[in-house]
Amino acid sequence: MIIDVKNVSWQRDETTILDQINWQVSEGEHWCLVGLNGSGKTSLLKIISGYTWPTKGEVSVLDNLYGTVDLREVRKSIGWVSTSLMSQLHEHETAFRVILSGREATIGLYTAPTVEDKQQAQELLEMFRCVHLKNRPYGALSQGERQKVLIARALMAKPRLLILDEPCTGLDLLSREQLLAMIEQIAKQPGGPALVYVTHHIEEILPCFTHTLLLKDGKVYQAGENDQVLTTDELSRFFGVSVNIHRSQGRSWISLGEEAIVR
Ligand SMILES: Nc1ncnc2c1ncn2[C@@H]1O[C@H](COP(=O)(O)OP(=O)(O)OP(=O)(O)O)[C@@H](O)[C@H]1O
Repeated sequence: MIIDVKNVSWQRDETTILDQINWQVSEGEHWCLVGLNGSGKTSLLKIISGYTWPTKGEVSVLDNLYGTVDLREVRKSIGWVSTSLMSQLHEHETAFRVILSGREATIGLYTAPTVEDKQQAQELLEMFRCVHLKNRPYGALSQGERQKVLIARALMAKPRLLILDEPCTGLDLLSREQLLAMIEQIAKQPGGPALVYVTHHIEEILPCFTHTLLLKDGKVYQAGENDQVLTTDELSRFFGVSVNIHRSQGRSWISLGEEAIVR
């Protein structure tokens, strides 16, 4: 089992932020996590990565039951790419060195990379068609290029679980599609990590994602296979507004229902 969250609740200052969450991710599945702002997505991911301890419930990741294992060891198998990570990295470092730093998940490179490390980083650059970015300072990269480099950096540690936290934020249409194509490639790679993809946008849910969890007000609103979850009825109830779902290219495209459009 990749993720096994049982009856997890998290309270802060008498407010229940996560309420009896149950979520199981099995080997071979790739999940999307969808929720409105403040629904508890980041809080749940922090619990899964062992940075926050739940008030109640049981968490097991990659068959490691939290509370019985060294979390630092478990975290080595979990990659997490987020915008907060993006702002922590050193702008003057080259893209190549940023990718190499993923080996030990450090901000900056503190030990000399081995020949194998360099080869792996080069392969990642090639796989994601980013070789031309190799020697550019990270600070000079576009938002889309930075995201690609960050994902390549996370893959350096060969994680078994990779969390992609709203990677398409701030990307134009073409950059978004290029990044999504890269994510699809990771999902299809034999022996690659299980993906958890966080988004506000239904149309970013690629065909390679098998399941979706809808989180609302700290509760699991719905979780299951995409065919069951990404329906007009389910999503209209979830967003609290009438929406239409149109399927094309294996993806679901959402628009507001006629009666919901504010004119
Ligand atoms: N350390 C904390 N102390 C108190 N409240 C917190 C803490 N962390 C998160 N919250 C609150 O919990 C709620 C859920 O926050 P969280 O960041 O998990 O939501 P989110 O779904 O990731 O939102 P977004 O999509 O905006 O990133 C918010 O109301 C937030 O203010």
